Amino acid sequence: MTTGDGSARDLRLVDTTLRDGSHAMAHQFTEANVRDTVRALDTAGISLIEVTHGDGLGGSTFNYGFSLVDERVLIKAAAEEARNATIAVLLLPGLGTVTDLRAAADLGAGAVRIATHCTEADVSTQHFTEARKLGLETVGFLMLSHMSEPGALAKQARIMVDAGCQCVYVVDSAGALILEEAGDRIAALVAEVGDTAQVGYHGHQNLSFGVANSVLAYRAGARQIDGSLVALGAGAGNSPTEVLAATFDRLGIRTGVDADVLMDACENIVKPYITRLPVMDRSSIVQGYAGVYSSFLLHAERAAERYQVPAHEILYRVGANKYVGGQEDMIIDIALQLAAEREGSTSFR
Ligand SMILES: C[C@H](O)CC(=O)C(=O)O
Ligand SMILES: [Mn+2]
Repeated sequence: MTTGDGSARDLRLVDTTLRDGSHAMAHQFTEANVRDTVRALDTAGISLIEVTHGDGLGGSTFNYGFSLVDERVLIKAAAEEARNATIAVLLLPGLGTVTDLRAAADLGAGAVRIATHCTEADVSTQHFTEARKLGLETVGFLMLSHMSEPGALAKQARIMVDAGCQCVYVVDSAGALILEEAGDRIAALVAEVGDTAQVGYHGHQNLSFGVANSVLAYRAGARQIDGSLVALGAGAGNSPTEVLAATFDRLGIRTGVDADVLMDACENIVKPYITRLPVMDRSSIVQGYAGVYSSFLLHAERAAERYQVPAHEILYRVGANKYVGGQEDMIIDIALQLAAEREGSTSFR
């Protein structure tokens, strides 16, 4: 692998501050936030920068949360700022459309990451076909990967690759995978599709394994790994890009990324604009423990506040019911159930 300047690279670090971080920011990124962050990531040597609503193209809705600034404005701004990096967008089939994808490409996006639940890769095939026709780099996201065993996950990766996907990711949406659980899934995907496609890893810090899992993912054959500056992302956040860069550097694994420039960006650009620093608190730890989609965190906190029930109890039930992305409305349902149960139990006292 070589970087934009021709130097060799063992691993590509991909940054999703401006997409997964949108969840933590309740989708309130400004155009200036995006321009400043992209400039810094580009200077640091990050070659793929994801910019979209947290739930991908078309995500700005009542169900998922409205964006402050239209993502098309943000994508265009990002493309204008990037000198060497490619701008990627996220697309969840059924939410984002092929029309959205064409518009993103026209605005300067050069890559698309198409995300499905880990058992539903077949809903992505049309989108991969269209993306390749548009000349976009293609990446597949198998979300909530902890819900599938390695062999079954590898078969889903095969569906994406056969449809035109160039790199398939094990996406630990719940931050639930612990060490070998991540490494074994990567190894299974590499065995299945490694001759024609790359394999990637996207971690969340709910149980604090994002960085350790990323190292194991690299050792198992992953060649694209995601991070976010200051871990800005859903739940307890993503693997911090600056820590990944420093760690891989210490291990002698070449990323072509300057960890000092990233750390500078964390202190001087991202920390000043973020509204909350992702943290491993009771709710996000429960997300990792119970296998809950990380982007449910803010939805659960809001429902907890509104119906006066604990957010972590809502999240335990979401995990027990195995709800997946798109079922955000069930969080309200659970909060109402919990509130009714509490009401019932007090009337007995
Ligand atoms: C739409 C999700 O936020 C995609 C993702 O980053 C994940 O599943 O994790
Ligand atoms: Mn994520």
